[in-house]
Amino acid sequence: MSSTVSTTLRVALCQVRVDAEKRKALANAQRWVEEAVKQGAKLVVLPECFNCPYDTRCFPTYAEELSPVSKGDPSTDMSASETASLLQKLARAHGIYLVGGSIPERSHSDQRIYNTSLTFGPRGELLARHRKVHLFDVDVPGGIRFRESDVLSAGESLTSFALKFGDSAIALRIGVGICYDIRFPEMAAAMTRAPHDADMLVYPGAFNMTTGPAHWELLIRARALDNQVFVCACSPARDPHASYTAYGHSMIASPWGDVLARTDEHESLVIADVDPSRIMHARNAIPVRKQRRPEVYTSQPGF
Ligand SMILES: NC(=O)CCC(=O)C(=O)O
Repeated sequence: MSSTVSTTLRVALCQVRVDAEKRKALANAQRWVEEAVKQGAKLVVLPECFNCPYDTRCFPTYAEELSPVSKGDPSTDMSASETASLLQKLARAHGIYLVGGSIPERSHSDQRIYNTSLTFGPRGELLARHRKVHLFDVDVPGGIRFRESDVLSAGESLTSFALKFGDSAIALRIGVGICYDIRFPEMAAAMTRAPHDADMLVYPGAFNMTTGPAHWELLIRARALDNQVFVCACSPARDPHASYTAYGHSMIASPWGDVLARTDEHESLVIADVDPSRIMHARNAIPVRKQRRPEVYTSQPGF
């Protein structure tokens, strides 16, 4: 009898609507994660601030404290945070890897607020906690003005985790960034080199109607192409009545820089079967990772 071992990973991005009432936002996220599971996804991603309007006035009131973080332990008690315990419950119940978008997190040690992404594994174990490293402080005349740093503090480290299913040939390392983090090529490059060695970068994000049409796809494909990795970027669905209008257009790009799956601005799932062999195919064909000349670039004044 021949057994079939899966050589691809089904990934789903849940482009959910964010209700201002947290209870409804969480119930909606749960519904979409469960739909992704029904469609066979093993890695499921939620968007930035999926439990809170993306608005600096809301972050302090929606912020949740996490239990002291104990990575890799399936029995870690997440009950201090309503959102974290839901994510843990969903990952465990469905045996999936769940990159739980991001949430405003209040640090129990210093009461600062962070924009934080939690990832849970199939046993409900906390695998990663990423605090957004680059805060979104911009002022585009006639477009968008936003200052996350009015209320948020920045994270200080890079984040990655290992994904492996016993019954498949898939073993991937996944790096996590949040939204504006995608604009920093050095961060993506660092996540795709040792010790992180990410094969896929996942960015829960919420671009807007000024920078979304101009830069969202370009950045996703650029980070994929220049690091020869998969890139998943998951936005909330567009809500024209929200104080910040998300662009939507969640998408998955391949190590060749093409778009494997995408959506428009509406609530929806973006699903792709990711084939990790495409990474080595791209890297063998165009070996820029071996050909880079850091000694030339770093000798330049101003580098
Ligand atoms: N939530 C964010 O970080 C927004 C980033 C963004 O829109 C951009 O243009 O960058």
